[in-house]
Order: sequence, then C-alpha cells, then structure tokens
Amino acid sequence: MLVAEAEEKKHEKERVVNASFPPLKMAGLSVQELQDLCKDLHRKIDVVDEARYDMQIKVAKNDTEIQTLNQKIIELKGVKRPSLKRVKKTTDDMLGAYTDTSKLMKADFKANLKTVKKEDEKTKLLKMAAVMLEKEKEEKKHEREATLNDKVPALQLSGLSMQDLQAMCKELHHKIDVVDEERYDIDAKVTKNNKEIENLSLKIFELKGKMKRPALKRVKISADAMLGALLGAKVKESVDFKANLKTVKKEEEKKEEVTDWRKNVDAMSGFCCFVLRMSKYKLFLLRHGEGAWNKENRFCSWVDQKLSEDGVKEAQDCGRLLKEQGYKFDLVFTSILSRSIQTAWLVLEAMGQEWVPVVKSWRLNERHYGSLIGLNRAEMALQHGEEKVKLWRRSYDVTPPPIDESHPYFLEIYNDRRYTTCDVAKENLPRAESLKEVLDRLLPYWDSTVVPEIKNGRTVLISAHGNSCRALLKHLEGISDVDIASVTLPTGIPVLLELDENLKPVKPRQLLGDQAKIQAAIKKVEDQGKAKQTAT
Ligand SMILES: O=C(O)[C@@H](COP(=O)(O)O)OP(=O)(O)O
Repeated sequence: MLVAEAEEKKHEKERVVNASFPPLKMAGLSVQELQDLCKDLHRKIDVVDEARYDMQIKVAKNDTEIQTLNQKIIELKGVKRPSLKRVKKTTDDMLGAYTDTSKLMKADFKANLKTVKKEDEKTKLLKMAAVMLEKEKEEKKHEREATLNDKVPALQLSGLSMQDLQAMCKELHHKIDVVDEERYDIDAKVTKNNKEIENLSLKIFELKGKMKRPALKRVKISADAMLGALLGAKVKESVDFKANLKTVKKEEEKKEEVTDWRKNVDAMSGFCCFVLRMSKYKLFLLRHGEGAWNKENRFCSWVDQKLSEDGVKEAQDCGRLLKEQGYKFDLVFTSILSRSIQTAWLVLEAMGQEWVPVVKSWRLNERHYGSLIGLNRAEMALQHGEEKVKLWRRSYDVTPPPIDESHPYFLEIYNDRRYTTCDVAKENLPRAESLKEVLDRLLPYWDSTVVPEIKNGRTVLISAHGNSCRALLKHLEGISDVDIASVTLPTGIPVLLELDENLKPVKPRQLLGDQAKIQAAIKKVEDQGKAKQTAT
C-alpha cells in the first residue's frame, strides 16, 4: 500500500510539474523568436526559483515552530525544561549583547528584562531590539537577492547562433523542470508541516485544559417561540433553552425586543417606508478574498496571511463586477492586515482606479480570536461541539479565551512593527475580542474618520474582514444582539448599503453578484464550524 501511495504521489508530481511547464516547441522559430523564448524561460525560472526560496524559508521557520511546540507539550506533560539561568546584567552589558550578534542568541531577554528596573532603560532596550530586528530583516532580504541571483545568473544572448539559442532554450527548459520539482517537494513539506503545527497547537490547547465554558447568553425570547422550539418548529440553533426558561417569568415577556431595523420595517408594512426616505449615500463593505488560512479552515484573525490563489481571483472578480456596474470609489479604508489591503489593491486595479487613496487602521482588523488563533474550526467542533464553536464565532458578546505569551503566534503578532503604529499602546491592544468589543474599538474610527468622508459625498469602500464588517453592519442596520448570529459574510462579495442623510439604510443590504453562488458561499463559511473529519 505504501509503495502504491508513493507511486501515486510520484505521478501526481509529474502531472503537476508537466502541466505548469509544457514540453518545449522550437520547430520553425526564427532567431528573434528563439531569443524571446530564452528570455521568457529565464523569467519563468526566476519566478519559480523565488517561490521555491520563499517556501524553503517557510519550512525552516515551521521546523523551529514544531520544535518549540513539541517542547511545550513536553513541559505541559510535566517534564520540566531546565529553568533558564537568571543572569544579573547591567543595562550596558545587555546593550552590548544586543549589538553583538554572536552574543545575541545567548541572551535570555525575558529574564534580563525583569532585572532592569527603570522604565527608560527598558524602553532603550526595546528600541535596540527593534533596530536589531529591522537589521536582521534587511540582511535576510539581501541574502535572498544574492542567493537568487547566484542560482539564476543574468542571460547573455548576444552573438549566439540559432543552434546555440536552441541549445540554450533546452538548457533553460530543463532548469525550470529541476527548480519546479524542488519547489513542488518543498511545497509538500510546507503542507505537511502546517498540518503538524495545527495538530500540535490543538494538543497544547487540550493539555492546557484552559478552555472555560463561555457564559451562555441570556436571550429574551417569547414563550410562544420557546414552545414552538420545544415542539420542533424551526428555531435558531443558538437558542439556549435553560437560560431562556429562566428569563420567561411572566406572560408579558412574550413581547420580543425588536431592534433589527428590518423587523421594524416589516412591522410598518414592508417596503413602503424605504421609498419614503431618499438614498443619499452608497457605502460598500467587502470581506477580503479567501486567505491562505480560510482555505485551511484555521482561525486566522490577527495572523497576517496573504490571499490564496482563489482569493486573488475573488478580489479581481469583485473589481470587475463593480466596474461593470459602473461604480467609482473616492476612498478606500482597510485594516492593517495584508489580506484586506491586497484585496483593496486588486479591486482597484481591476476597476482601473489604482489612484484612489487607501487608508489603513488596526481598528478595522479582524476580530481578535485569542487563543483560538491558528486552530482548525472543524477540529474544534469535534472536540468542543458545534454549538460552542458557533458561540465563539457568531455570538455578540462571548469573548474567546485570551492569547498569552506561550501561544505559538503571540510573538509573531505582538512583535510586528505595524502594531507600534496604532493609536493605542501595544500593551493595550486586545488579547481576545467578542463582536461587541470589535464594535467598541471600531466605532470611534467610524465616527471620527469614515463618517465625515461619506457625508462629504465620497463613495467609500471598506475592505476588511468577516467580523469587522459584521460589527459595522450591526451598527448601521440596528441588528439585534441575537439576530447578528445569523449574519455571515462570504469572502470577496461586495455588500452595497444605501444610506439616507443620517447614514440609516433605506433599503436592505445587497450582496452583489450571482445570488445562487453567494448563498452557496455563505453556506460554505457556516459549514466551516461543522465537525466534519478533516483529511489527514
Ligand atoms: O479570523 C478568521 O479566521 C476569519 C473569520 O473567521 P470566522 O469568524 O468566520 O470563524 O476572518 P477573516 O477571514 O474575515 O479575516
């Protein structure tokens, strides 16, 4: 069986590599055409080699992460890592250690920082560390460029005969195959490592046994609705009967609190009230195209992942659709996470409106999923039940357990330079958020920065995330705390809101595009929280 599997993998690899670079056809080509072909092949080697190089770096990073996670598991199982020696060092010694890279690896920063009492000394050290990190990043960039240039030296075509050119084409074509095969193998390793990291993270999560049962939300619901639910009528999955029974004390409580503007509208005989109010402004909300971790079904949140290939296409399709429908933007707001920025760029490019200003703020970031970050939703549903995962993902005021320093992505997030640019100090940035907390941090930005632009007549696109857009929709449409749980946004689908002069919606939100596809995409996002077995 193992042999058969290995054979199958080999064929798959050959198929993929051959499909990316079909056989060489040189018959009948002129000298000029052969030169062009050489250039094209040379460029392709560059592209594949860059991809290969980046993946190799990722493998190295993942290997370190796997080691750290394994160590963590050993510790959690009770075998203690030998404690780090706390060396009392003067600030000058420490600064020396930071500037001397050979000592840098040995410095136990955490232990030492505790010994540095004065605040200004700590700041000095942190600044030095930031400079060091920046320098290291630059060095890595140069190293990358140097390695890539070495591997694919510049093309020399002048004075080559037709025969020479044909030989060179063959050589370059062969080289592409070699590099692409390497890239393929490394890619497979990245996928394997990702899976391993995911499993280890899950194991740690379980070992810590930290997961507190999130407080159940008390939903006010009418007695009739509850009886209906008990008798099998169609009810929302999120209803918590126990909590509800306690809230239903008197028959008067049958009166359901209606804060959803759409319900109010229904109560006032439907659409007539829309036509009474004029649409003054158009606002577009967009959840970015599919990100790498959306594809892997992992909670991505504040981890900075790029768009997947499908995500790039979604963003481009979205731009083309908006262009076809004749929309023009004056201003785009994004979060400070790459997937929302990349989406904004691709949309603007597809619309031919690249010049439109793009303004970024952490306040539009995805909801901070705390310690759930990096974990696979389906596996969490298997472990903790679909209901709980739904509460974490869709309830209004349940905050997931916070991220702490031992979390595998803690440093990647909080050491990122972008979080030194926020309008709150890094240590006051969230460690986990409910949807309510997202709205709390988003509203001041909306009121102070976005609203004035809209009221000045600018057509605004907000390219953000599933939950930051849901929070904004809740605010704008007055959706109730309960009903917001059933609002799900698919990736790459623009949501058009038509607003009156007070920025109140005058008609239901429109998800633009093929409605059947949109419904299928919404279902796909909802199903991410189901406990289906993931392939191993
Ligand atoms: O953090 C994430 O993984 C998703 C949302 O996850 P769910 O709330 O859908 O679980 O955010 P986005 O892809 O919009 O940036």
